[in-house]
Amino acid sequence: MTSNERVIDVTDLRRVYGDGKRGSFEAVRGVSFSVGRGELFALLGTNGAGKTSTVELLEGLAAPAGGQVRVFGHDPHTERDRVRPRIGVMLQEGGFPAELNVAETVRLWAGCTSGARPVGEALDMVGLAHRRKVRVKQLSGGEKRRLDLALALLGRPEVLFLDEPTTGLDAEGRRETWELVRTLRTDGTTVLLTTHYLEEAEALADRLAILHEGRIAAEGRVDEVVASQPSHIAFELPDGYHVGDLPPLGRLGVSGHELTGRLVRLRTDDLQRAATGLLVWARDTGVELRRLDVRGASLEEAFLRIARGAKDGTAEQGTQKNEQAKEVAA
Ligand SMILES: Nc1ncnc2c1ncn2[C@@H]1O[C@H](COP(=O)(O)OP(=O)(O)OP(=O)(O)O)[C@@H](O)[C@H]1O
Repeated sequence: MTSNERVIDVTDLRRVYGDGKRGSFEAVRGVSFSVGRGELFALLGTNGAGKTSTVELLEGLAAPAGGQVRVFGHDPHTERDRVRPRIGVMLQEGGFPAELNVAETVRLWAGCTSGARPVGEALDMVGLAHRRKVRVKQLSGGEKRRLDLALALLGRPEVLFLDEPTTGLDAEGRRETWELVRTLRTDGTTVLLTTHYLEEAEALADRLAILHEGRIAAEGRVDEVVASQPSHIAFELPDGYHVGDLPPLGRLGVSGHELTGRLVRLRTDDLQRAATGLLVWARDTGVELRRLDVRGASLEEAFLRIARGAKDGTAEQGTQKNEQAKEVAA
């Protein structure tokens, strides 16, 4: 955290859709985390993992079914008046009056915001100044996201909630939004971001949590979340060799392997030891390891393992279900 002051504090949070009886659905199942002042925290997760359901509770749009949310030490739902003026919210779907133009929309919003930025400044920040006279219904999807962001920034918020802020933006628009978010953060704004783009979380987040089926499956700095995942080494078995001819894999720090045709894929938590052992064996045996690929763990890998677990029960089973792959414990 960039500050010891906890601006957002979430403890054992629960959200249930329905009346809690038959047919009800528990979308958030005991989520806890905190965000320090000036920190950028990203919530990742598969579709339906519970990101929006969680963020809406932080914004005070609904009361939790259990647990507690505090923003600046206040309950954002029951003490809305104390929290709302200090936060900026960019929802997934803004819903603007389609007939107003861009500047009119911002002006309308500014009228409901105390200490609002000038309209031109807000539009400049999101790169929409040249579209100020265009009607909202004529904006592209990406431009509407920028307008959403301009409205969220109007009140110079201390905490900014961004729900999938770059969905629909092209690559350049995404980079521009990242730059803006970085600048806001440098200026001390605390940001809570949900995103489907792993590179967005990697580029921006101080810390992140991966939600899965309403629970936090992994949490920490990007490097900490990645470090909890195994690395991989892949190569083609040399002609005439079998897996049993390789050096004892357990001794190389390999925790499991798959064989797909002649392609071997090793899993390890000690990449250097496993790669060194394998390469020394290849040199001493005088064989070439074709299609050699040595790969450290990545955020994408961490995410996919959690997502595969969603479909198959566990991440490991996901691998086993590949009919072509033969999973063998080392
Ligand atoms: N109003 C609602 N009534 C009933 N179930 C809902 C409601 N809103 C969301 N859900 C369910 O709650 C779960 C979590 O939804 P939520 O929108 O929070 O997920 P998400 O992680 O934001 O997903 P996405 O990435 O697709 O936006 C989903 O299974 C969704 O179908």
